[in-house]
Amino acid sequence: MQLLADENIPLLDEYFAGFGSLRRLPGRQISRADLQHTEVLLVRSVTRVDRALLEGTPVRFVGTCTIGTDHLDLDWLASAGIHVASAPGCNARGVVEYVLSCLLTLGERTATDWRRQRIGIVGVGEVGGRLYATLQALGVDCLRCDPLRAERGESGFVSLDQLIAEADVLSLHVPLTSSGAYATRHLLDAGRLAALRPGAWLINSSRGPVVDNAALLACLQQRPDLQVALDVWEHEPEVDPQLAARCALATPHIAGYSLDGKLRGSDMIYRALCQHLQQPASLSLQQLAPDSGHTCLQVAAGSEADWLLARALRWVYDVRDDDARMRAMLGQATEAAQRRSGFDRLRRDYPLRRECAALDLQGELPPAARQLLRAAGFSC
Ligand SMILES: NC(=O)C1=CN([C@@H]2O[C@H](COP(=O)(O)OP(=O)(O)OC[C@H]3O[C@@H](n4cnc5c(N)ncnc54)[C@H](O)[C@@H]3O)[C@@H](O)[C@H]2O)C=CC1
Ligand SMILES: O=C(O)C(=O)[C@H](O)COP(=O)(O)O
Repeated sequence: MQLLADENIPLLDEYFAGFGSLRRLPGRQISRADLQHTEVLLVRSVTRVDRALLEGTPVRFVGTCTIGTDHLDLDWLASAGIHVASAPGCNARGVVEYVLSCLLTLGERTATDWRRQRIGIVGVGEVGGRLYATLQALGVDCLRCDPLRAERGESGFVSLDQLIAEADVLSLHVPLTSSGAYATRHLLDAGRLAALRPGAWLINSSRGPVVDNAALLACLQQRPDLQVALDVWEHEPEVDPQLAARCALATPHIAGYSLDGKLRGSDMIYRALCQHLQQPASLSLQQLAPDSGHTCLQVAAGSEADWLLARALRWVYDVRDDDARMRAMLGQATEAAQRRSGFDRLRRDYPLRRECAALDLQGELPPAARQLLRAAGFSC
């Protein structure tokens, strides 16, 4: 059997070489010509998988080691009888930690206690649901908008317009969809951006086109009071440098890039392929995952709970580092092609990042601090 994989999938050899002959390519370069003898295609989010790529090829299994599936033409794949597997929730915790780091940073920069902000979560699935649970445990006031869940009879949701009118912070966690009653392409258009509260914070770590980027730039030119954190961009890997310059935080689609999240993605697709081929799954993440990066934070006696929470969150992940790398890249790139390759390079060479659960907190933890850290997701 022949397999072709995006070279950025971690543990490729460990998980997939046993199935047959495994080739790897940069995800954006995978073309129909590469697939003439390939039965299994393994991708991440940057390969558009549709009729134009697969028709006439022997591909019968497509696995994406990501949460998002907007790069797959699911209708066509189903009509062609091609089996599709994705990795729901694999890196959701990484995205939650990215959002917490944004909140911490924007709070510091605006001299605002982020835990007293009312946070509006748009899209309450794997990511939004975990974010809500974490914020609730931390005592933060939240509003939730998810009309699809509301339609299924679940309670506790508000409309997007109510959320925009009442929330101090908007955090977007919807899939990118272009049709249907709740399509999310340009969900935040010029009208909704204009309705944001004075001084509102907007965090987009879903997909770039969920926010109309041209309208956002025009809005920010009028309203410097808004604090915007963008991890995703409407025309990736292209980034509008003018928009990035006006964002409080600008990162290259790395919100979910924890090592743990990426490895879970590979593991989930390995299991899906085993199931598809009706083979037992003999490998496990525990067996294959490198233990590197397990870090340890020494807690000084008498540390105050809020201070310790901020320190621990920063220790695990500091969005300012990714923002600084992105701005340095944009500062050096004079042409669009350089920005595109710079964006992909930052993602390919991403530093090792572990999730909160992998951090050991050692030392004397006062009970209030322990409670707060556990609420945030630390195992202590
Ligand atoms: N920046 C990054 O690194 C990452 C980005 N993502 C993005 O985040 C998205 C969300 O991820 P999950 O929470 O795992 O997906 P999910 O499918 O578990 O949840 C999405 C939720 O959004 C809701 N929804 C759909 N349309 C909506 C609308 N118009 N208004 C409000 N809610 C709506 C759905 O009902 C669902 O509950 C992914 O589709 C992906 O595009 C995911 C992982 C990493
Ligand atoms: O899981 C998702 O959905 C994501 O957005 C991934 O973090 C994207 O990672 P790449 O596919 O771009 O490596």
